[in-house]
Amino acid sequence: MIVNSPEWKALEQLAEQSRRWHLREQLQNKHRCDAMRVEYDDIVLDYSRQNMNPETLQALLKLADAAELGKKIEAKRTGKAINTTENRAVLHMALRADPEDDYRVDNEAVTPLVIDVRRRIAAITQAVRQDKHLGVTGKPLRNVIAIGIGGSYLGAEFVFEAIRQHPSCADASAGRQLRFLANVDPADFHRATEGLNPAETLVVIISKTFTTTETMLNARAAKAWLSEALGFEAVSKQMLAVSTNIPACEQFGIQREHIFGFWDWVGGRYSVCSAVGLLPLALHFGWQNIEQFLLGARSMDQHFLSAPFAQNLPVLLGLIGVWNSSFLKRPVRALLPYSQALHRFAAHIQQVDMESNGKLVDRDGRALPLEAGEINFGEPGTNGQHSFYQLIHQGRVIPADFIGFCRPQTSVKLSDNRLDLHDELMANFFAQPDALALGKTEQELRAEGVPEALIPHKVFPGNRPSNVLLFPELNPYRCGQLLALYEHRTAVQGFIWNLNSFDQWGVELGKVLAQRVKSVLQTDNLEGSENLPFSTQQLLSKYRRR
Ligand SMILES: O=P(O)(O)OC[C@H]1O[C@H](O)[C@H](O)[C@@H](O)[C@@H]1O
Repeated sequence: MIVNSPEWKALEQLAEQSRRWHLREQLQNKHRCDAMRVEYDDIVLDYSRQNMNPETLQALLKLADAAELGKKIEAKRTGKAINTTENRAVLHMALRADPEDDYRVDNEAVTPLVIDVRRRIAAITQAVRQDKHLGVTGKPLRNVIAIGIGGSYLGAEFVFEAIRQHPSCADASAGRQLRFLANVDPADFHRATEGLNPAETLVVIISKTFTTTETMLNARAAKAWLSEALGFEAVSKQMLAVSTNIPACEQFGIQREHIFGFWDWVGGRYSVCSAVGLLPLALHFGWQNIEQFLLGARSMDQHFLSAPFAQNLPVLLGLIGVWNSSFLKRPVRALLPYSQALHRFAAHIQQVDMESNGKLVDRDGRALPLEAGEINFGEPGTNGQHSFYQLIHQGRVIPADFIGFCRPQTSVKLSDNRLDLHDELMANFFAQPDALALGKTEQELRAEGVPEALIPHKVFPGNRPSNVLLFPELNPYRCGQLLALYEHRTAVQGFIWNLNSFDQWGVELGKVLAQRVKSVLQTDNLEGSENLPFSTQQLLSKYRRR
């Protein structure tokens, strides 16, 4: 086990030593800071505010070797069944392949399959957007409701929000609406359909399995919504599906030519570059924007596969994550994009990372001797500064990722202000990592004349770690890079911890128990509830008396 390796032990010692360092001193060392900043394709990662130094990185690179990181990445790239509990390859990189990229599963070339689905998406996108594919009443289809949950929803919503204000996307989507429907809460259905004319609306049902309860219930509700307004014909004309389960889509009433497939080697949370994300996003933003998004994701894949580990952004982020969580025992990570467009980024990364690495056992089924996985949360800055940053400044130590952009998507300039709103935003982006790292001492407070009684309350200990990721701008291409960067980061951590990041058995039990509760709720007198825990019985009878 990796925790017994000399490389792991060496890092434990370094972690002990690192408690004696303070970022206030470390940040004065220009050589150290230079060594802890890397750049790829105009994206800067500055990790000089981590509680580590270049020597720590060398030790982490040795750990990566001991964990056979290179071999595991290669096994992933070459389509080996690294998702061992489901005997599946993990090839979401193939979803953004160029035609010449040779990805294979069981020796079958999969790139042509990917390109074929892309071609079909581009074709229907064009037909809908040029008013050639019309609704059943002959009206142009301006709106899309994308129904799906978890991996069949979060990625697409994150990308939608991230790029919709970018000029090329805003122009391309003028007069159109894309809404998402995920939760089985009736309120979500009403929010998704509110104000939309069924005659102008396409419904896209997205589900890898096409069995997920929430999605199927919402799909049935949407089918009724369309057919009650427009007749049953609307289903075949205005409902599309994305799934690996083609027969189930057909059985639901979706025409074969309106079904867009993907494959079992694409995990749900890694599926935004398949038809799962591409179909709704292309219908809304046009194919060209979506092509840029794929190019961005591919560029990060190429970097991940080819850059030396010491300059490899996803590898560095993954190693830093392992350092913080396993060695410094800081299991939480804050994702702090200084971009309102990324307000759904943390929600997506929560699933990518926590569903992947929240595991109990290693790849061979042996109990993990450590708590793997990180707890991710976050909000855009500066909003977060006015809510929970207090805790990360003076309460718990929470490593943070600050993500910022040199150029804004849109600009607002005030006539009497030399800085525009984006500059104001970015001033905070540059200030916060330093505030966390440097802190404020008693002496400084005293020199400022702060009353003695208030000094303990106003001290900032500093030495709080963060990464700074600076991108040139947030356009579809950069959004693809950001997505792939975090996807690969998660894989790197899972590879180091030697667990299977690509299954998710932990979500099953709740689903089974919900079925049991459902069968109780279907009876008149909560029959069968005696088999449930006492407290659940009491709650159910309160609910029944509503
Ligand atoms: O795409 P679907 O088959 O509908 O699955 C939707 C989601 O549901 C599950 O419960 C899993 O935890 C997710 O990984 C998955 O993305």
